[in-house]
Amino acid sequence: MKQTPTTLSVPAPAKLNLFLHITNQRSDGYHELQTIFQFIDLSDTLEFTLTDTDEIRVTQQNAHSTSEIIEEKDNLIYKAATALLPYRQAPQGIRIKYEKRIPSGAGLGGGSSDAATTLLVLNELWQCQQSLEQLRAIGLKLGADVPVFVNGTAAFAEGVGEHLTPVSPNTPWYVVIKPNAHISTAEIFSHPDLTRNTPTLKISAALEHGGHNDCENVVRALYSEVDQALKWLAKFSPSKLTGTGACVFAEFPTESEALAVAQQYADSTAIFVAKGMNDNPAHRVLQELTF
Ligand SMILES: C[C@@](CO)(OP(=O)(O)O)[C@H](O)COP(=O)(O)OP(=O)(O)OC[C@H]1O[C@@H](n2ccc(N)nc2=O)[C@H](O)[C@@H]1O
Ligand SMILES: Nc1ncnc2c1ncn2[C@@H]1O[C@H](COP(=O)(O)OP(=O)(O)O)[C@@H](O)[C@H]1O
Repeated sequence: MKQTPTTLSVPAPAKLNLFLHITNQRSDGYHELQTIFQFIDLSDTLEFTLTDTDEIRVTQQNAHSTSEIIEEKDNLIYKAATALLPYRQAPQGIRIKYEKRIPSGAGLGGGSSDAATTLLVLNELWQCQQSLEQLRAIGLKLGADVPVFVNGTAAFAEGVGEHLTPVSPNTPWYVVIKPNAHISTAEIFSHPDLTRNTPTLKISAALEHGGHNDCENVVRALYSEVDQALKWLAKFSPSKLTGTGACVFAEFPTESEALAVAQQYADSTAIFVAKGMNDNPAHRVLQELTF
């Protein structure tokens, strides 16, 4: 049996919304959705080290490589660690260094995944003894996408993303384009032209036929870069938006077909190939350790 190392390195994968329907707007303004979340093998890496001080310290290892610098206390990693403090049984602080590879604010859920990995790891390191259900509830307060990463399996999600039914969609290769646009979720959800009453789907229909992304029309109209990326990708395979964007994706049966398409894109820094995954690799890493 393996022992827990002093420093623990754990991945935080990105997600795609394979479709996203908006079925209702609640009286508090929030929108009820139906979506399928699947993970992809593009991940941030979080490195956890217990310390003898009482502090939570969060630092980015590759700050130079991302356009957005996140203040420590605004970071979802810091917020997730703070949310677990009331349950901490171990008298130790934590230093978390993270390496970002998932573009931020891109509909790939990177911040949410970082938060979920933090909850899962600190629950063990700090002996918080919270069940997955309790961690999902803590995560939901940090963002609607956090519970699916905590749960750890691809899921059909309803409500604002908290009602999760595990599913196993196909795991193709994806080509993902990151158009040069930073889209605020709030801007899209408050837009008057947004489709807000798509009929609800049964889970079997969602798995068999999929669906479209109800945010796509509004995002395309506001951001020509997204519109152009969707059109370019659609020449090869049907293209879709993930979340509220800005990333768009299309599926391919093999890695070589996906790579052949990606190589034709003019800006090689704004396109990547990733494999669909139905399990969050953070869970696998934690299961291999003894706490
Ligand atoms: C739409 C999704 C699908 O995965 O995508 P992305 O953020 O990944 O693009 C998520 O549910 C996003 O959830 P979350 O990340 O929690 O949204 P936030 O940024 O906190 O939301 C910003 C604002 O958008 C509105 N909002 C958000 C989610 C929702 N289901 N209905 C809403 O009306 C609310 O006004 C909220 O204050
Ligand atoms: N660790 C983090 N990684 C990415 N974004 C973060 C993080 N902590 C806070 N944020 C904030 O959350 C916002 C949404 O990030 P993210 O979850 O990556 O995108 P999206 O919600 O579009 O999928 C970012 O614009 C950023 O300001």
